[in-house]
Amino acid sequence: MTTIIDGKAVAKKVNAATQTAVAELEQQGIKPGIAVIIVGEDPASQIYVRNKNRKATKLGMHSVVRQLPVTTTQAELLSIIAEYNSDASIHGILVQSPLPKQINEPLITMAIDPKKDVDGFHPTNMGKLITNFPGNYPVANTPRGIMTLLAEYGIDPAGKQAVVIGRSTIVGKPMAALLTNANATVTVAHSRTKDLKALARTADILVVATGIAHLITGADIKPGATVIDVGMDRDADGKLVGDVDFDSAQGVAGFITPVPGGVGPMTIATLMQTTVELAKWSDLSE
Ligand SMILES: NC(=O)C1=CN([C@@H]2O[C@H](COP(=O)(O)OP(=O)(O)OC[C@H]3O[C@@H](n4cnc5c(N)ncnc54)[C@H](OP(=O)(O)O)[C@@H]3O)[C@@H](O)[C@H]2O)C=CC1
Ligand SMILES: Nc1nc(=O)c2c([nH]1)NC[C@@H]1CN(c3ccc(C(=O)N[C@@H](CCC(=O)O)C(=O)O)cc3)C=[N+]21
Ligand SMILES: [Mg+2]
Repeated sequence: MTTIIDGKAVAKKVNAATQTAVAELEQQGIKPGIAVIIVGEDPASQIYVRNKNRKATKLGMHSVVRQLPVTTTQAELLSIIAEYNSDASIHGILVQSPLPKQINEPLITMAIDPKKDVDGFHPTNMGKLITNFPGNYPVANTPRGIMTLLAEYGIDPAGKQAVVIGRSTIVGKPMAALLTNANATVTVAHSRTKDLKALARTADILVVATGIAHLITGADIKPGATVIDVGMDRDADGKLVGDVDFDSAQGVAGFITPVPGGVGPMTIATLMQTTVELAKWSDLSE
């Protein structure tokens, strides 16, 4: 029997807690604020940004969307980041990926104040994650949301074999760090990995984040394994599908996240959670 992990339901729970936290902060005169900067007109990005803005507003936060033309220069983007870095009404800054070619993405990531780095991509915050540093700092929302899903379904990574397919800054690397910190034995796979499918079959927890539709099928899954599908891909008919072939995986996996309705809603909910935390932490003296 395969349990379908209901990301929408867990996201609802997380959002309810966020709403409460926003109300508490209001008592202290703080309204959590997020600024999302989007360069160009990538259609998928437009959808995500709209979803984030809607959710933030609904939860009672201050939300700013800054749409910039695809021709924006590195210097212009840096000056807009500097503006939000010194804007006390903004606690979280997110620069939507992908960025046009003239923009140096790592340098943009570095320019965001680590205390306002709502994606958790700044090397300071990534470094803290890797070293399992104590204290408060933002962690990449997609992998963090996945850890929330695992906890909600009583899946403890400790002692388990985890395989993460994908090594991006946004998903694969922070996912591997979180699972390692949670005492899983983690293998990270990527496009140069040999015999990927045999490796996938060793996983008790399999996280797939490649952007390749239906890369993993039921035959590549250990019976009873937990399968987390991060992919947001289009099939031949333009339908939204994941990196895992859901139909063949069902009946083999113990737990599986659907696309849509799995990891995606958790990413947004966790982003809102992180924004509120940044607002809270900004008020703590250190
Ligand atoms: N649901 C959500 O909230 C989110 C969904 N996504 C989705 O997740 C997917 C991955 O996103 P992201 O991490 O940003 O993507 P990237 O393109 O940055 O990274 C993809 C990774 O997959 C690896 N890869 C590519 N092809 C293969 C292959 N054939 N076999 C094994 N590994 C392969 C790449 O290897 P190499 O490093 O060697 O190139 C790379 O490490 C996309 O579909 C994206 O849309 C992303 C973020 C959030
Ligand atoms: N700096 C930055 N941070 C990000 O976190 C970031 C980014 N750039 N660039 C793009 C990816 C992708 N991403 C998603 C967000 C929401 C859904 C989402 O809401 N998905 C829903 C609905 C999908 C739909 O219906 O289209 C679902 O899976 O059910 C998916 C993917 C965040 N990303
Ligand atoms: Mg999903």
